[in-house]
Amino acid sequence: MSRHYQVAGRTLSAVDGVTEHFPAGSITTIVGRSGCGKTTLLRLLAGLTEPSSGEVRRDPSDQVGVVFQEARLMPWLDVADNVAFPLIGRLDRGEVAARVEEALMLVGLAETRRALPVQLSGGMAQRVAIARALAQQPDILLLDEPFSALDAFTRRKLQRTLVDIWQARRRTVVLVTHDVEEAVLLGERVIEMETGRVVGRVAIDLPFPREATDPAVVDHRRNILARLVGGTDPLP
Ligand SMILES: Nc1ncnc2c1ncn2[C@@H]1O[C@H](COP(=O)(O)OP(=O)(O)OP(=O)(O)O)[C@@H](O)[C@H]1O
Repeated sequence: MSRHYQVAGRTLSAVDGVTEHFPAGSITTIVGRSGCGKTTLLRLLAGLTEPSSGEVRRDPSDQVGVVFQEARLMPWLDVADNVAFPLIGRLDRGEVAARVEEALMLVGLAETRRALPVQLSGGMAQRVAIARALAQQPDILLLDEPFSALDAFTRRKLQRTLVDIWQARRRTVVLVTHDVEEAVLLGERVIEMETGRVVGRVAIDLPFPREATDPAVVDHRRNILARLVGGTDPLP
């Protein structure tokens, strides 16, 4: 599958001949430097961008939930109503309320259900965005740098929350990140991308939850970094 763009009269391949299978119930991370095509690939998987060639194949009955880098909440709706919003009209009221409560519990925001987005910290807002996706009970959860705007403490906490939820539910999860450590902490498999192509795949055969200080995690991180940037500098 490929996605090309015409930029200033020339063709740019944001995603270039990617052929990837994401097994049902697996958690995969996609890592690469800024501009390598991660977001475009995730948008293709989500059906938000049309491929220039090739196709995305999945069970048509599968529900897809997407979490973006910014929470994208509706400022006039409180936390619970933001989470409920995509469900209104699709499910009866009782079911909507039950799903909202469950999703808010999972992200630890049950007590905050009546707050407005303006009253939330960045981490809380992002948890609302995750709850909104979870409440749709997606078969496939796609996350585009969902924690990158957060401080290190909140990021670690939400990474743990995501792993907990994945372990409890075993839905298909694909998470895009430029943070190699995050990719290793969260992925059963890490896909390495460079200029629109998949350049590597690494199985991370370590139990969850993983610790950043675990020597095996550090090793994987170092090896992936070495391949992607030819050194140990953090990716831009
Ligand atoms: N709508 C578009 N029109 C033109 N070019 C685009 C468009 N979307 C993406 N691109 C280009 O495709 C390439 C890949 O972009 P993409 O956003 O997928 O990368 P990324 O790896 O997600 O980067 P980042 O981590 O900075 O978000 C970039 O060169 C970008 O400029």
